[in-house]
Amino acid sequence: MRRVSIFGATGSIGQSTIDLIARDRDAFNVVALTGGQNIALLATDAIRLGADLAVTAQEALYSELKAALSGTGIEAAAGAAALAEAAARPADWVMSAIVGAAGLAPGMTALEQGSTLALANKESLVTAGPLLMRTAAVHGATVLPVDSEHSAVFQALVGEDMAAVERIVITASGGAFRDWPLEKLADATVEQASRHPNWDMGQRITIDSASMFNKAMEVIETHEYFGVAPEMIEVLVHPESLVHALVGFRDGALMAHLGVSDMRHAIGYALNWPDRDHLPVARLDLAQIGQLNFRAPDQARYPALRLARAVMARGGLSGAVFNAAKEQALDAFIEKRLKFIDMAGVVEDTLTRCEAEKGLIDAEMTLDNVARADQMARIRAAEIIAAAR
Ligand SMILES: NC(=O)C1=CN([C@@H]2O[C@H](COP(=O)(O)OP(=O)(O)OC[C@H]3O[C@@H](n4cnc5c(N)ncnc54)[C@H](OP(=O)(O)O)[C@@H]3O)[C@@H](O)[C@H]2O)C=CC1
Ligand SMILES: CC(=O)[C@@H](O)[C@H](O)COP(=O)(O)O
Ligand SMILES: [Mn+2]
Repeated sequence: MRRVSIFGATGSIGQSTIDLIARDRDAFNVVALTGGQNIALLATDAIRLGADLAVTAQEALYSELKAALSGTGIEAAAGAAALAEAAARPADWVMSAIVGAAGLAPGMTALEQGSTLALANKESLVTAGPLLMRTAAVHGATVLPVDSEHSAVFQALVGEDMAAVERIVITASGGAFRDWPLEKLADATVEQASRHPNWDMGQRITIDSASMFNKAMEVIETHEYFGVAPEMIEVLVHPESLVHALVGFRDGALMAHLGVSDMRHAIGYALNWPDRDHLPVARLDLAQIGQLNFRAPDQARYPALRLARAVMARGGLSGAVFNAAKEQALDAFIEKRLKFIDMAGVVEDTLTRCEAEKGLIDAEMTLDNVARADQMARIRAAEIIAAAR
């Protein structure tokens, strides 16, 4: 039986992962499930899957979780230390599906145990890509991409020589406001930004899709995971979200990965890797679809893409600053303290201000220094947001 743990089990990716595992329950020994606020779902799934341990990141919710698991024999725990302890428990396969920078530390701990890390948490690569990949290499651990575009690229590269790769194209739906007139974006609401045209995802990544910060992070993710130069990475707007990525080779061939917009594709690929197994996803009927559309991203509409290029050019800990500023800006938008169109400006100004913090960006990439850059960026971003009101 394979030992599996799921970090972020109560979220969109976590639930899709549980759906696949629950269908083949006898094949898996569930070591740990983790969540945040949603204690009822965490406890229900821990009981359903017979997990050894359930952890909530929220210390204040410990008693609620303990009560929900009372009499089941499942251990309950809470807080950051408990998350770290869960990540240190031996597991063969670990799903990293916490949202935000909080996903980095448990993923690093899992890699230190030599676990295979199925990585949905793109923030890990944006904030500390070289550190994460180095940790995997040092401990003989494997990182498997779960983000749909990166899973698609990974699959298109099977059996290929990276030296023959000329370019990597990741597609973008264009988000909720793809066809809105630019001047209307100033009035975009949280509710409107939280409706993705194709994917059913958590609220934060859905809004990031609307602002194109999701794709900006994915460009950095591509750079860090596949080790390709920034200029080899392209973004292509594809409103249908059926072609997930394409890899161009030096002979001009372009290998595309297609599939329905269902994350169980990418999760299942990582779960069955290096094999392929049946997956309960709908099959694509191209004759019925008839037509697929593509266009270049409008740089004026999506300033986040330019910021991602600046971050890759700058290197060091600028990815941690970029991500933390984006998280602060997103919080402020969700809490109606910031306009949708002002998020990119907050991130850009935070990058500029953090550049002036002596030694911050150029500090050695360690977990402590990444956390320091993250904290400083959050402070600066909060100041910028407050000043903008
Ligand atoms: N959803 C998707 O289709 C895709 C998602 N991703 C990436 O996967 C990750 C997860 O996304 P998604 O599933 O949509 O997110 P959700 O918001 O749906 O779920 C997030 C999960 O993380 C938990 N969580 C939230 N904050 C914290 C914290 N501070 N510490 C520990 N746990 C926390 C939540 O707990 P609770 O809900 O109980 O509070 C929940 O289990 C993100 O990095 C996202 O970018 C990548 C590609 C596609
Ligand atoms: C499913 C997935 O991988 C998301 O990251 C998706 O890419 C979001 O859609 P956008 O293309 O709109 O960012
Ligand atoms: Mn994606």
